[in-house]
Amino acid sequence: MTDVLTVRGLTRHFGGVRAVDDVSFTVAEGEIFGIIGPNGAGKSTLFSLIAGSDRASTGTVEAFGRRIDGLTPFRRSRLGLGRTFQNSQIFGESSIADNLVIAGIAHERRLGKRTVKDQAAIVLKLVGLSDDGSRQTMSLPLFDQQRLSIAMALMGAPSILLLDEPSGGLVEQEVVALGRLLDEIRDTGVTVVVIDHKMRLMTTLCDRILAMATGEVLFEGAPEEVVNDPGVRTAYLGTKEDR
Ligand SMILES: Nc1ncnc2c1ncn2[C@@H]1O[C@H](COP(=O)(O)OP(=O)(O)OP(=O)(O)O)[C@@H](O)[C@H]1O
Repeated sequence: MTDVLTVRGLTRHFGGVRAVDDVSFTVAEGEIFGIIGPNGAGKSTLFSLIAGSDRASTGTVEAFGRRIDGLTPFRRSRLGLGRTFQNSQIFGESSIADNLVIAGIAHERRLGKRTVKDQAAIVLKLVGLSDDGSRQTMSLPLFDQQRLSIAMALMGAPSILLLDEPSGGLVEQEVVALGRLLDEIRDTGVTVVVIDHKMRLMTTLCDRILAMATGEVLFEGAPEEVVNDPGVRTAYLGTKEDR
């Protein structure tokens, strides 16, 4: 399998805090790759370094067969890196469809012959919001907000999708539905890299999981290996709203 994302020796210091400390891993095309770790482990910082909204102190990021760590977030997204945020970036006073168009316009050239409207219809169907385009986003229930955030990230037809805690605040049935959605997204050919705390979701969904604590990699492997690793268990399991 082809590797689509390679992180080597990635390090980010904030003063004396080593938020990300010499992290290396590789993600293969078509994988769902999970990242877990307790609060403050460095997961969101790692995503920011990959997506380009923050710069590493040292280390490299390669995607699509080239170094991308010197590029702006916009250039990275144009190459095919999509991202959702922990706090969604939805524009409150417009409709779901308007939000998708805004998200799509910047990426028109990744859509080939498809128009932004075509792409919006495709992603709305995929996330299960086909009948909801005209709804205002102001008071959307949380699961709809999460699905809209994912839909917005998909407007750029990404090859790699980075998801930061998509299950945040969801109830159990919604978490199950989210898992199915992420599987479907992968089935469309998108490589998924997901940060989340919900262990049942992560162990059923992910092909491989990277566990972090205090900026460092504790363990990387298949879900059953990760949850049985003594270091991971001590640092993380059972310490959060994680079942
Ligand atoms: N801009 C910043 N300035 C200073 N310190 C920061 C900054 N961003 C993150 N940190 C610190 O870096 C460490 C890692 O934070 P990060 O948000 O990446 O962790 P996380 O694993 O995503 O946590 P959570 O699960 O709570 O989102 C923490 O100690 C945090 O306080």
